[in-house]
Amino acid sequence: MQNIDAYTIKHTKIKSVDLMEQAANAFVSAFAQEYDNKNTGIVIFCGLGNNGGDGLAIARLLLAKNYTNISIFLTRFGSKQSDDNKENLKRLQEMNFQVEEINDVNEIEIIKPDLIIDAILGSGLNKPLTDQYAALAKLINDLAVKIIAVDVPTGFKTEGEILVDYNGVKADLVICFQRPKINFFFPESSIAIKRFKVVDIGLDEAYINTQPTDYKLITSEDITKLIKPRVHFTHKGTYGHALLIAGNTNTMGAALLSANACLRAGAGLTTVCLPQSGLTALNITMPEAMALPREHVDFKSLHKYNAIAIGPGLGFDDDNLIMLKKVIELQKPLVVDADAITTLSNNKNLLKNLSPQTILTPHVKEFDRLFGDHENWWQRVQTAQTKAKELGIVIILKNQYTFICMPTGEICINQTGNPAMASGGMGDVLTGILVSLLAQGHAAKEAAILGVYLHGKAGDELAKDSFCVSASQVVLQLPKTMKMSMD
Ligand SMILES: NC(=O)C1=CN([C@@H]2O[C@H](COP(=O)(O)OP(=O)(O)OC[C@H]3O[C@@H](n4cnc5c(N)ncnc54)[C@H](O)[C@@H]3O)[C@@H](O)[C@H]2O)[C@@H](O)CC1
Ligand SMILES: Nc1ncnc2c1ncn2[C@@H]1O[C@H](COP(=O)(O)OP(=O)(O)O)[C@@H](O)[C@H]1O
Ligand SMILES: [K+]
Repeated sequence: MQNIDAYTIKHTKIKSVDLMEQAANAFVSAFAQEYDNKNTGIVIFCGLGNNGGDGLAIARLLLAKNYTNISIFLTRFGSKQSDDNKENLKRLQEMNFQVEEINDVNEIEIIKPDLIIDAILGSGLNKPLTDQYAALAKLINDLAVKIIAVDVPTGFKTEGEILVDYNGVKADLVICFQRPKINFFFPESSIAIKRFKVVDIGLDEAYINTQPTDYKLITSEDITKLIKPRVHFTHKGTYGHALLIAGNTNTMGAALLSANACLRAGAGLTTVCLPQSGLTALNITMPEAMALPREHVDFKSLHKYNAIAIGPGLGFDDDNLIMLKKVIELQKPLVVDADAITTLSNNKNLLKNLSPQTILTPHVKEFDRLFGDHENWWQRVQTAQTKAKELGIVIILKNQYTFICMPTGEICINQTGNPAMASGGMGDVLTGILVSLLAQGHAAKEAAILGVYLHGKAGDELAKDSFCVSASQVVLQLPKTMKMSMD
């Protein structure tokens, strides 16, 4: 971000203090949407760097918006004060507003406010908090009031492993500038962040997009470009034939959910390879789908399918390993999920044979089973990136924010989806969507981006007025979500 600031300042001829003003303005607009009561008791803690400078500018802008109940503390714990911080302190003092300057946490006397704005340290953090900073973070957290952080909670590292003994500010909301920080997407961030909002501060977007980075956020514009419209004179043959190898005696539902998702994501034809015992259920619930009883599979016949998915509710019968090996040998576009991932974990030599159009869809446990235990998500995502490159496949590491690791080393982060979706069968639905998209001719990379986004988006639409969302509901919502995402 620092080089992007520098570029924007140089090329748009904006002064850094004006960029700070834009950032403060963007913060205040977002803040006012959440807290519109002008009598809210607000305490703002500012440091001496640019994050503190933002805090001072925010204080002035809030005062101008008639927020009257504001106290400001400037923490002089270091000696270096940034120029823009000095300038904003001056501007505030020129308004005859009293800024309380403190050299030691023990000097702070505050009456419990309604909320605290944390502008002590931002992205400039270069080591864990110690001494005065740690004591101040504790004091703030112990007040047990709402905390809104400017850009980053003080003490929160924006990139790299998040420490388990985090001692920084624990924010209810982070209003962050221009782009979320990569560490916001790891579950361990929940120790410091309940929620974040990203605001545009006017940095040069075109330039940001030219910056080399491994991470890319998936946007709705990406999806609009990727969805293929249904075209006149097309027929079922146009949209591919998907084969789903799934289901077992006690987990037939996984096969049904997956197959239904495959149909509803638009595959021309869907065949389900399931045990004989599941045929009645399939025929009754999904007359559109065809069946291939698992007891009588002629492997030569599998060539005709455009894409194959294996794993949901598959179980661990002896034949499943043979099935997995045969399917890999076909070198077709392939999704390997659930029990088939566990089977791969026990037969890691198969990994190197996966076709370049393969997508693996592990959740955290399946991922660690496959690639070894990880202490944290930072490490896990690094491994996913390395393995996707090494094996030349796409790895979808599923979570609240799903990481899609490409063979090129690129990591696409998906932000759709929500905790209302945290229930069984949700991953089976994703697999059905993915194989459907592969069968329709999308490359693995595209199918992964589209599938993960649409799956989460359907869940988001349902969660607007529902406490929880079931996998079957997501399946039903899918065609609407796809239609709406086209423009
Ligand atoms: N494009 C952007 O991202 C913009 C960023 N701005 C603000 O600038 C912030 C970054 O500002 P700075 O680079 O001045 O950094 P900070 O304000 O985060 O920190 C400044 C100082 O803290 C010291 N420090 C770091 N870690 C410490 C620790 N653990 N204990 C004690 N001292 C520590 C540093 O040596 C530095 O002197 C952002 O978070 C944001 O709030 C905005 O003003 C404008 C635009
Ligand atoms: N809190 C959440 N926010 C967003 N997505 C979620 C959340 N919980 C679950 N999901 C999504 O639901 C799916 C769950 O997959 P998985 O654990 O394999 O489910 P199952 O094995 O029950 O089918 C993943 O795609 C995941 O991203
Ligand atoms: K902060």
